[in-house]
Amino acid sequence: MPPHLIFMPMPDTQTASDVFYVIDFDSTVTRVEGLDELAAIALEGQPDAAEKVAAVRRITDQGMDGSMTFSESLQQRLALLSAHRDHLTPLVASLHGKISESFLRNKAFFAQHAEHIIVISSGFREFVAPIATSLGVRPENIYANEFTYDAEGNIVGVDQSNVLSENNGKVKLLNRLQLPGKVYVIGDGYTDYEIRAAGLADKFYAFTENVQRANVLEKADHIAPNLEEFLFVNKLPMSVSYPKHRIKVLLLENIHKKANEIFQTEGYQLEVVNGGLDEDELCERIRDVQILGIRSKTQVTARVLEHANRLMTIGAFCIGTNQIDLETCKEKGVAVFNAPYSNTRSVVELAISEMIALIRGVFPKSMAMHQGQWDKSAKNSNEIRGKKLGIIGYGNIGAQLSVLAEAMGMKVYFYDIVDRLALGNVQKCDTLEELLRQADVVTLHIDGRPENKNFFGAHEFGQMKDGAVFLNLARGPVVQIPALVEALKSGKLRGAGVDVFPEEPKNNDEPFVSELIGLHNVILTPHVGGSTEEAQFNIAEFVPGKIIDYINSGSTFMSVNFPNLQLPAFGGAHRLLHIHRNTPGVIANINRVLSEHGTNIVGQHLKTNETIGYVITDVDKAYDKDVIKALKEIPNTIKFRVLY
Ligand SMILES: NC(=O)c1ccc[n+]([C@@H]2O[C@H](COP(=O)([O-])OP(=O)(O)OC[C@H]3O[C@@H](n4cnc5c(N)ncnc54)[C@H](O)[C@@H]3O)[C@@H](O)[C@H]2O)c1
Ligand SMILES: O=C(O)[C@H](O)COP(=O)(O)O
Repeated sequence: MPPHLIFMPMPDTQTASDVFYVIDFDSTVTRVEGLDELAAIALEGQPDAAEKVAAVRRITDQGMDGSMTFSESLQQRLALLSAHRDHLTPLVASLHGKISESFLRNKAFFAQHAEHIIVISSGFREFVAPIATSLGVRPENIYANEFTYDAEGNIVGVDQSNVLSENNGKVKLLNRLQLPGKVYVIGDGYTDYEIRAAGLADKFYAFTENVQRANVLEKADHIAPNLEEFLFVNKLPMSVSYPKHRIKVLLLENIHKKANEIFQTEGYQLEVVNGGLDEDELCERIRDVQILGIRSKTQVTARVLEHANRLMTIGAFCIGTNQIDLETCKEKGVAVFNAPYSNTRSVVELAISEMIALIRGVFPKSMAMHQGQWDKSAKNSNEIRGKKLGIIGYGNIGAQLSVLAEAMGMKVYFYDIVDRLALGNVQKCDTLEELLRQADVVTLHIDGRPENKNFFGAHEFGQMKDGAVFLNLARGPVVQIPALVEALKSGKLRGAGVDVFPEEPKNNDEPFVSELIGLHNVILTPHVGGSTEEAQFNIAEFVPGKIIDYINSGSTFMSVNFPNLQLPAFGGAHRLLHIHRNTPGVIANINRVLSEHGTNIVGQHLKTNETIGYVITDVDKAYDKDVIKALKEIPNTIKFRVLY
């Protein structure tokens, strides 16, 4: 046995671990296979390069999935390569740019466990060593094949005396190494699994960051989508406090696929449900979810939240958040975000189009035409120019609507329960009645807070002008439908546009049922005020952005239920996020714990609302488990998390 094959562990001051980490190289340490890359470099410019590179890749795969013996695959590839010693320098340069991302992120692991990290590769030392040592692997812990060359420097073969050039080379090598401890193998190929199959490893981790081979996955003790997963399950140091791929996102109600892309790019696990879920279904599905994405339909009740054991944040991919029990979310430390502006314009455009259609009688005329009736007449057809528009709820939608309506020559009035700046020549009404008595068109843009349930009924319709038009694009439960039906049937109202309903179907397969069906000059739309391509795309970009900021930096900027804190990431520090009930003494306790553990605070920000406090603390010293435990045990703590 060559002397370098006897493994001699050096005294290790960093760790007392007796585990040896055997790491494959190609498609594990690097995103690519070294020989495939060499083929591309060596054959560049040759007429049959593309076919030969493809052939090399095919043979590589056959060698890796076990369908061709390793030595056969190696010989065939070398024959196709026509490579020269001079190709190795560009190869190494190229591989430096193709190191697996999770390996690059976790150089600390290599530094701390250098003693016990061994790279065993069927690839070639000429390119394996420069890359592996750049991560911190010791040269003496790298085992790989070596090329043989002719007098001109052409690569002509493999050093046959190296055990790794043989079939089952990795197994034979491990047998010789006699590693004095447990052996965990990380790799993407069948030859890596064979070490475990031969009884020479205690665990085999199939590494899938770059490739997935079904026959390897099925043999694995554990599947590691990246190095963090391996480090996490083995409680080893890593660059993040929690691997991102373990963060599970559940998206409901046909959220635009842009959101899927963003969450996937961030590395989260994604589950998508096209329609909504009822309470029982959601209770079941939410158990291990950290991020929930919904639109206006899904009711996130206290009962649902009881089942949400791991929930960190909810994204309402819409404006309204009345469907979410925000108080319970606060008590449970769940931050809620929405998209307060992304569909505003879409609602405004629909409202404008409906008021024109209703005042002009477009809808009944069109219905008649579809039944073959030609009714050319100006009766009950008016312009909106000069008409009075009454906007109830002068928030983002109401205010934007007022600007467009004024531009079209309407006289605009608004009523709101809070003071709002009147834009342009818009007139504020002090009472709802004042608005209702004079408006030709009344449009609702209030939110769906519980107090607004049944807000508009017979009394309010009675105060409206005869022959006025009514719009509800806000929330279904705020209008009493029987009263609206009565106002329409009696002729009190000329027409109505209704986009939202007290009872809405859960998905497109369920029927729509309402007393409004079939009424004259009533435009019914299936809650599509915000459903335009533009709005849905914008929402799908906006909400994940807020959620990812919260997960990555702790920022709660624009959260609808959390105190808003926004801080840039602080290099060189560790960030501790503490959510607690808003009672005196919590911050003092946090600082006492940190001081008792000799931890220096480099930045601290606290914000509270009436229920909870949120404090972000940056500390400059690596924290230990005891500090974390002590911080979690502080009375009135709701949630505690460490960022990095
Ligand atoms: N149809 C749709 O698809 C669709 C799309 C987007 C928004 N919406 C609904 O529209 C609502 C308004 O959106 P926004 O972005 O303008 O919200 P916003 O919060 O900016 O404005 C709501 C305004 O209504 C006022 N208000 C609340 N209750 C009131 C009451 N009883 N009387 C008078 N004023 C009252 C508030 O003070 C606020 O100024 C949303 O909450 C949502 O429910 C529907
Ligand atoms: O609150 C909203 O933004 C609207 O009601 C739109 O909701 P949706 O996304 O469920 O259509």
